[in-house]
Amino acid sequence: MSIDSRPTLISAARHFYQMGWMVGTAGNLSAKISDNSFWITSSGCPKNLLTVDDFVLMTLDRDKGEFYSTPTQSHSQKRPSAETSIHAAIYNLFPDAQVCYHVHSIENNLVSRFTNSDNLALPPLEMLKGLGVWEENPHLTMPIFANHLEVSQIAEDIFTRFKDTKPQVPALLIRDHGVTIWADSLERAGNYIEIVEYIFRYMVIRSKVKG
Ligand SMILES: CSC[C@@H](O)[C@@H](O)C(=O)COP(=O)(O)O
Ligand SMILES: [Zn+2]
Repeated sequence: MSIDSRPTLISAARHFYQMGWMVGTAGNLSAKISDNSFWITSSGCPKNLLTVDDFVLMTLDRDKGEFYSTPTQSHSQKRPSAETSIHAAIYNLFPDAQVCYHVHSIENNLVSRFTNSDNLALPPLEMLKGLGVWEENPHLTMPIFANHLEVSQIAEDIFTRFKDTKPQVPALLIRDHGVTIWADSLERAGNYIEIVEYIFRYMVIRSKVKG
């Protein structure tokens, strides 16, 4: 991505904060700037007040699957998001992914408990077309991962599972924690977060209507 993506990430974070999806410093956003580098929000920042200095430039070693803060960066006093390993795993798994967003909402936490399995069945809503699914009455699932204290363990679980089996939608849930989506553009990433959150809201309301 040749343009500076940080202003768009700042607006996206403010919007997600206002939606109640990034309260209390929750969540993290990243965007690639080249094949092997990406901006990511620094750890512990209030997401409604981000500035361009609240990002850390990371380098990704695709061969080794490793990543590290770019040392020449003037923002190096900032720590990258504690969940950088998850973003790095996504970029290593999906070469087309340019952007990766992670948010915490009440609904995404609730639906992660709708099943004990590691796949959440999604309702066959028209909105799935917005995630690139063009099927009549689609029966899809979203992968769920356990929320380990060690974030590197979550990233490893994601890498191991998706290396062999690609998910049906560009999104995953971490149980009792949040959702992560990835996309090939900033605009699409914003749409994907809104769509998955719409689906989660639908599922929560439907569960109440059904009783
Ligand atoms: C409200 S604390 C949430 C964090 O533990 C984490 O899950 C999170 O999403 C934000 O971590 P961060 O290191 O600021 O990117
Ligand atoms: Zn999180």
